[in-house]
Amino acid sequence: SSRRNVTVNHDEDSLKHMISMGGRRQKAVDDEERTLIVPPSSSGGDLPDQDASATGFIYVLAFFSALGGFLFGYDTGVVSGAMLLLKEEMNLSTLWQELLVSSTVGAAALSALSGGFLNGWLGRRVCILLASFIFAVGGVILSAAPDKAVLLVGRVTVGLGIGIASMTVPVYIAEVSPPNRRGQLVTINSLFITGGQFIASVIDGVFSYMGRGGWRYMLGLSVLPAVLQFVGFLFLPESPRWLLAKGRSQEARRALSRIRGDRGVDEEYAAIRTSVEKEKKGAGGLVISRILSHGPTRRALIVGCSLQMFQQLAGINTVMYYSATILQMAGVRDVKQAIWLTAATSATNFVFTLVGVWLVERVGRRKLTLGSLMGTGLSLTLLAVGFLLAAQHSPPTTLHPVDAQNSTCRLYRSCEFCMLDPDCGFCYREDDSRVYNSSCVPVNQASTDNAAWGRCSNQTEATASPMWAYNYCPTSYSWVVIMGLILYLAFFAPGMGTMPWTVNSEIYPLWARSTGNAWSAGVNWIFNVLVSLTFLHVARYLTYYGAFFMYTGLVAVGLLFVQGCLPETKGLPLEDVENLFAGRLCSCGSSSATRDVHYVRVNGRGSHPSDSDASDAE
Ligand SMILES: O[C@H]1[C@H](O)[C@@H](O)[C@H](O)[C@@H](O)[C@H]1O
Repeated sequence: SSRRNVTVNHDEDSLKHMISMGGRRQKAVDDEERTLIVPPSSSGGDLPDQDASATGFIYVLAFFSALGGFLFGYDTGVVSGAMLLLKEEMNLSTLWQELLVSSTVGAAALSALSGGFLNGWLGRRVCILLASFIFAVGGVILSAAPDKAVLLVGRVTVGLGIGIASMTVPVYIAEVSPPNRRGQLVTINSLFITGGQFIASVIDGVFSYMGRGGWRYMLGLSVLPAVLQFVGFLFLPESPRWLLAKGRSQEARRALSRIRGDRGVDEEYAAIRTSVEKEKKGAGGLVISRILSHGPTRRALIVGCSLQMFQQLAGINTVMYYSATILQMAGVRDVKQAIWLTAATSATNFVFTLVGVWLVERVGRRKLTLGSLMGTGLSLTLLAVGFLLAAQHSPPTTLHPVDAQNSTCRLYRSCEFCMLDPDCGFCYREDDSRVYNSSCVPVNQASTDNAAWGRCSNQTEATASPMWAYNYCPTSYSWVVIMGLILYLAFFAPGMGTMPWTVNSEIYPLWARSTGNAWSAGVNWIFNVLVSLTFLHVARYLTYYGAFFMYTGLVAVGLLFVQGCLPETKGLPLEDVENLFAGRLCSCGSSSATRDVHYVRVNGRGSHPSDSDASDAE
């Protein structure tokens, strides 16, 4: 308790000085001063007390902003269930199905990239209003769509909303948050993303019983949170940092007082103002070229974009989009059951994101990311081993029916090879989990639920008819795969699922912030498309276990990168974060001084955040 109550008469300068000192000397100082430094907690592991109304308001801000994350999650998640109904009703080819899924992600990539410019020009608040408006329009188009072309227009529209929201929301939350809560508040946005994916899977489950037209509700319900966010943001303030950068100082001051409640804001306001003025002098030219020609921001951008790239390369969206296939492999045959188990998968993702929100201010960004990557790598290995065992014990084909079309299917000797060919499926009978009378036959091009001809061409619920497996094989190693899947989500969600967004919101100076976030979010979406679109092809060439071993390898590279290059940003005012990138790229693994700086209480209060940077994209 003595530690808790010490009031240190440090001013901000001595804090900055401490932060910027490097090497062993700093370590010695750190050790000596550790008793004087108050950890970011007022009682054990809790966060410091603050003016209650200000704390309440900041959560209201975070909630309405994070609705953008919810819509991001909802619209990327809902489509898989909607597709099951749509493909029947609109007779969609595989190409159209892929188009309807990927067009959203592709549009998100483009709009995230242009979001940087919009953010600098219009401000964070207007961009969030714009995103929610686009979401609402997209939802209306989707729910009323008379044909697949209009559906495509709707999917592209919501993609445009997702892109802007995905880069603006973390920036806005980071800019309005006090430094000691910033990580947690930004991570709430990630919680809303996985929450949106979870709710989407539940809605998919519920409306799948409705049959015809159910997809209209699935896709259209996103209008509700979009309208809620739009109306909410009409009453919420703009980011004071952006206002100051635009020279609207009166408004900036008013916004800051509103956000901080009764607390005096003079010090914080002055600090932002000074830094804005300082930065204005060096302004001019395209922001991205300024970022690239300025060492610290260039290094921050490399770290930010790489984190987003590794997030996607770890394969999260193959797991999210193909979990139904993975679960089928594990023996789940019934479509309804598969839908509900998919909901269980996204629930796991959601629950473990909550763990991330809880941990981020306690263990810090760096440790959380490192731990998450290690666990993710191990669970991917387990998944791969599960698929490997399944492949090695894959049932052979015992029947080789004469094929009038002379397809390659009948040449495959086991289910494993048959399944990896997208033109073929496995038709078999089973008793006591023993597979017999099995054959590999062409799939019906109009619906993968049936074979093109023969015993499996007319699948009914009747138990007498043989079983049809497309994209998977019957196996008794499903439990290994399911365990791998659950562990994967449990490790991925709290760190790799959240930290790339959180870290990006805080590593750039103000003038580079919206552009930096636009580029890193763009990288995220581009790799999302790449990984999810190539999964089935990769699986075909490398097999399933090969694909998962490949993701393991990519995670290992990511681990080395994070170990060497990701500095700790926990508790630092936004202006001090830039100092972390002053040194060589990837030297942070060795300089512990900059990683472990705790938040110092100034005169018994939390010290004030400030920002050393200025005007945004002009
Ligand atoms: O942070 C999110 C989250 O992990 C989601 O589950 C995933 O689908 C997204 O691609 C990712 O950006």
